[in-house]
Amino acid sequence: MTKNVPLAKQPASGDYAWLGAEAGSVADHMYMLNTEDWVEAINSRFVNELLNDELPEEVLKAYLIQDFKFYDNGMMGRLIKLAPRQETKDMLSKQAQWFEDNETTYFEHFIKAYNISQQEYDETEQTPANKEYGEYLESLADKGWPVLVAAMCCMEWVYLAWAKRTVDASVVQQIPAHKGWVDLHEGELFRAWVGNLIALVNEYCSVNGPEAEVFRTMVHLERRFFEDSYQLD
Ligand SMILES: Cc1ncc(C[n+]2csc(CCO)c2C)c(N)n1
Repeated sequence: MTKNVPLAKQPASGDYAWLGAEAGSVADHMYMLNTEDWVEAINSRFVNELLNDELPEEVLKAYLIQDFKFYDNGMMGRLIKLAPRQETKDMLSKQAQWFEDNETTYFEHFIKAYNISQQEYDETEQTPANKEYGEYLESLADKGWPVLVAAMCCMEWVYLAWAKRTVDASVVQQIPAHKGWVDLHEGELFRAWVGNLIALVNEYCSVNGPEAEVFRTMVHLERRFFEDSYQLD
């Protein structure tokens, strides 16, 4: 029987102290900048239906196409290039390899399993939010390390936050594509990854710098990306 995964609560300062975003830290401040869009994103219809195994297959397929197109956004490469310390470059490279081995494999597997042809993939236009999001990330390319760190942290933290809902509720999805998408964004390794990004935000970002606006904008784009899953013909 499908259980209803509870909605995430309104964000509060200190929620992610356990991952390094202590109340009053730069990362915590970023987290609290745009709580309306944050909640709407992680409690979106798409996430609810995925976590409750009630997502129409057509919506899942459309999302998989959209997100695979989004996923190759060049952010990891830019971060690795700009990282100020070798140990940070190594951490990022290791994570990039993990994504290649796990997330890329997920997309390839399920795109095949749901009979999405190369032609359908190629001919599907990006949704407005996806296009805008990709262009926005492109526009950040030359804005420097702190901005890129804030952007990556936001993008991954939002994903951890929606996936955490089901882990907190001890609900395991029965549909492999749903469980697989959760498993890619929750668990020891993904938490450590987001924790590393939070630490970098605390070290390099400023609440008064352009990074804060980037974080705020990205949360909004994440919300719209999910919403666009339902505006496909
Ligand atoms: C809309 C959207 N936002 C965030 C993620 C999470 N995410 C973004 S890039 C990446 C891997 C590194 O390139 C991961 C896990 C997603 N999949 N789709």
